[in-house]
Amino acid sequence: MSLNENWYQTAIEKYEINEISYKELLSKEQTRIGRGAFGIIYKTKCESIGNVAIKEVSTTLEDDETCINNFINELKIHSRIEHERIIQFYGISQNIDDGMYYVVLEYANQGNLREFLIKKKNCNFEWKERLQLAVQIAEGLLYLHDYLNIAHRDLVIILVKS
Ligand SMILES: Nc1ncnc2c1ncn2[C@@H]1O[C@H](COP(=O)(O)OP(=O)(O)OP(=O)(O)O)[C@@H](O)[C@H]1O
Repeated sequence: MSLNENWYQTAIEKYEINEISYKELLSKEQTRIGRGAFGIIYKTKCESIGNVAIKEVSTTLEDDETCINNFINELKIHSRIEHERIIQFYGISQNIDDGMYYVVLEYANQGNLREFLIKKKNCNFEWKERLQLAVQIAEGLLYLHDYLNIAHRDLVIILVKS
């Protein structure tokens, strides 16, 4: 099977990327939270996980083999990562009814760093908290660099408050 024929099946069968049944992603509860390079990002609920973020994967991906290879490679790398400072990758999913594909990720309940800093502008943003954030970001990067030998060239900081 060539990658172009069906990247989704290739990712699952050849590269052992986890598949999450779309039935698990309760579509009624989907709310839009952002826009990424490949499409819209929603918050939804997954029956077996709880709150998750799902990223649409544009179907134009099908037309470009380099793009598909890069994308699958990113999925493979992400599926090896398990660290409290890095958003967890859970798998990929397909809505057969409308032909949409999704990447399923841990939901970051505090949004991205830019929005967080804008909110904080008018409130107290203690140096202690700033330092904590910086250290946590560095911990995530250290894990990628030192343990997995990955240089992250497109860092997006999103925040999870537990
Ligand atoms: N897991 C998540 N939890 C909560 N919000 C998220 C999550 N992922 C993305 N977002 C929101 O969507 C915005 C865009 O996401 P992001 O930059 O990751 O998309 P992208 O361009 O597809 O990223 P990349 O191609 O680098 O993986 C973020 O700034 C954030 O507000």
